[in-house]
Amino acid sequence: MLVKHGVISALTRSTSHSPSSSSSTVLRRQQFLVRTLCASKTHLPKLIRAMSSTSEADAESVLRTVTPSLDPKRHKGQAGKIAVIGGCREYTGAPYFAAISALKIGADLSHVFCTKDAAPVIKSYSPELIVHPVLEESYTISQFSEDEKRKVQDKVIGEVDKWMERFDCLVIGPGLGRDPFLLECVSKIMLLAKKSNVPFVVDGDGLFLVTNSIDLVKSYPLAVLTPNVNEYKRLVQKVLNCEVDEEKAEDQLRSLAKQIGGVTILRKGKSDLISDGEIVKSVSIYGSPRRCGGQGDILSGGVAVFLSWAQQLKSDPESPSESPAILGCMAASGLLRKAASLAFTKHKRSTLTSDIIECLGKSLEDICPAS
Ligand SMILES: NC(=O)C1=CN([C@@H]2O[C@H](COP(=O)(O)OP(=O)(O)OC[C@H]3O[C@@H](n4cnc5c(N)ncnc54)[C@H](OP(=O)(O)O)[C@@H]3O)[C@@H](O)[C@H]2O)[C@@H](O)CC1
Ligand SMILES: Nc1ncnc2c1ncn2[C@@H]1O[C@H](COP(=O)(O)OP(=O)(O)OP(=O)(O)O)[C@@H](O)[C@H]1O
Ligand SMILES: [Mg+2]
Repeated sequence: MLVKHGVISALTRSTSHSPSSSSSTVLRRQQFLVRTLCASKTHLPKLIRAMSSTSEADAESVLRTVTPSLDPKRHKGQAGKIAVIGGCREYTGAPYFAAISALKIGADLSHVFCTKDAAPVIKSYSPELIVHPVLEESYTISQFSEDEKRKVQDKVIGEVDKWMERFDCLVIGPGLGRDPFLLECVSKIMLLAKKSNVPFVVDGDGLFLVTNSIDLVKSYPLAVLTPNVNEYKRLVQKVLNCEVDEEKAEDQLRSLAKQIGGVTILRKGKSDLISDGEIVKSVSIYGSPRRCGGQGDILSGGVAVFLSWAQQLKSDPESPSESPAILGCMAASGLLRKAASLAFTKHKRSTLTSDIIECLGKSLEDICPAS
């Protein structure tokens, strides 16, 4: 059984020919980009929906629609290859949480591109992750000339570039830190991703970078921003030149997404609000009163996986009208909140992010059984 009965043949067609070859991957991404652009600019029902008020997403139904079945004909990689760009001396937990969550939800391969200091630590958390110790912070090159620094930067970009075409989605920012040299390299990685039409989720310190250089994501329809309360405040101040207005939360989010050229924004909070500048959806089901750090990292890894899966659905004429980015956000938000609720039932005040990650599998299984 594949994703849903109506799309069996279309999905089989779309995945039967060497999906890992880079030319078919590029073609698929180009087709997807054109569809996404057309959908966001001209799709009438979407425009009509944009005029209506925010609606609660049916997150469970989205989860059932986008989650692929475990078809024995599928090969390693077809359920998603995700890469997290993050991890530095201070933060090793955040990239781990994002990358391992992607695997626990159902991606086949999860990579982490981090600094040399962070790599052995992240590897030691899990043998499941493919960890690339390639990023450099200023302190490691402080004695270098400008020319030598440029060479280091080219090497970093080259290391990521040779993998780029293989990824279905990047997560840029969990535990990245704010080192200027490192962030300059990451901005070039974003340009590479855009050139290859690879979708990316921007979170944590990636949002710090983007807020100060909004052109990095502006008008890229495959960009998803997942700000928390602070990150959202900084984005609103920078882009809309005003303060966050809770009375007009939905309209303000829509304006923000529109102003950034139709990127998708998932504003995290008591209810998660999602907009691409046209529609606004909320996800309020489930949830937990524990606010331990790392839950946003689970979410960013989840958005990457569900976005990749929703993108595969696009070849089917019966696929949902919402973009893969919106579907990915709704699915990831619903699943994280269900897993957090389940973990809280078991662990109460001692609930940690690792406990929530352990509940991802059962939460998805309850909604969408594997067999
Ligand atoms: N284990 C790890 O490795 C983890 C690493 N992480 C990584 O850390 C990096 C920075 O991300 P971040 O989330 O700490 O930065 P940001 O949002 O600026 O918050 C900074 C401070 O703002 C405050 N504050 C928070 N909420 C608030 C509220 N509702 N209303 C008002 N104030 C509020 C609160 O400080 P307080 O004011 O309480 O002292 C908070 O500490 C980033 O790379 C991320 O990925 C995390 O993913 C976690 C797990
Ligand atoms: N007040 C709240 N009530 C219920 N759920 C919430 C609340 N705030 C956040 N959440 C849930 O927790 C998820 C993570 O949001 P949060 O604001 O903690 O992200 P974050 O600060 O980026 O986390 P991280 O510590 O990983 O950086 C959200 O998607 C949302 O589902
Ligand atoms: Mg965060």
